[in-house]
Amino acid sequence: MEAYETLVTRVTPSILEEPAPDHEIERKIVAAALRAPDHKRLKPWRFISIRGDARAKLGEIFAAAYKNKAPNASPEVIARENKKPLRAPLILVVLAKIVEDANVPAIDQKFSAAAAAQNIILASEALGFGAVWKTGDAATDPLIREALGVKTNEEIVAYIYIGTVKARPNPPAPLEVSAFLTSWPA
Ligand SMILES: Cc1cc2nc3c(=O)[nH]c(=O)nc-3n(C[C@H](O)[C@H](O)[C@H](O)COP(=O)(O)O)c2cc1C
Repeated sequence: MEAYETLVTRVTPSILEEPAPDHEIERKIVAAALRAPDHKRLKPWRFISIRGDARAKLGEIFAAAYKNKAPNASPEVIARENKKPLRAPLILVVLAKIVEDANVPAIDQKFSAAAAAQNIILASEALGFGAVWKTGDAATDPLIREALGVKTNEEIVAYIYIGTVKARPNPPAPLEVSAFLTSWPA
């Protein structure tokens, strides 16, 4: 029942703060990712943990990448990019690691990595933390990919920002299941 409650009540937090999950809890969170649905057990994912001072280093890379794309960007905008990774004490980067397989198309492998990302979010919540899924340009920018060591057969599907929840928006109005669910044939 608790697991179901987590599923149906989760709302993405608006502010995360210290403390981060410790290393033991982080391993538990990633263990949940490793049980994502995985056709033919290809294990088409890997995860990069970024915490502590490494977040500032990532911020410098975000800022450099932004500057490279938009040389005329204002110092304020660049400073904002620089500080982005400091919005949570822990970031787990989720990568789809696409392997050649006649029966499992690349898109299915990417879906598996997305399921792993969602397992990270739900496991974080179940273990008392909050988590935010982010992508944006940081997921595809070549400079950022290179700095993180992302290989040509890999894609960043998520930066999951994880921490202690300081604030959460009010939950949205409940949705009516029947508005999204039909039976076939009608
Ligand atoms: C694939 C994906 C990428 C996302 N990228 C971003 C992002 O770059 N920045 C952001 O603010 N929210 C992003 N979001 C949205 C938030 O993670 C979150 O879902 C949103 O704030 C709505 O909150 P909810 O999860 O409570 O519905 C992304 C969500 C998904 C599924």
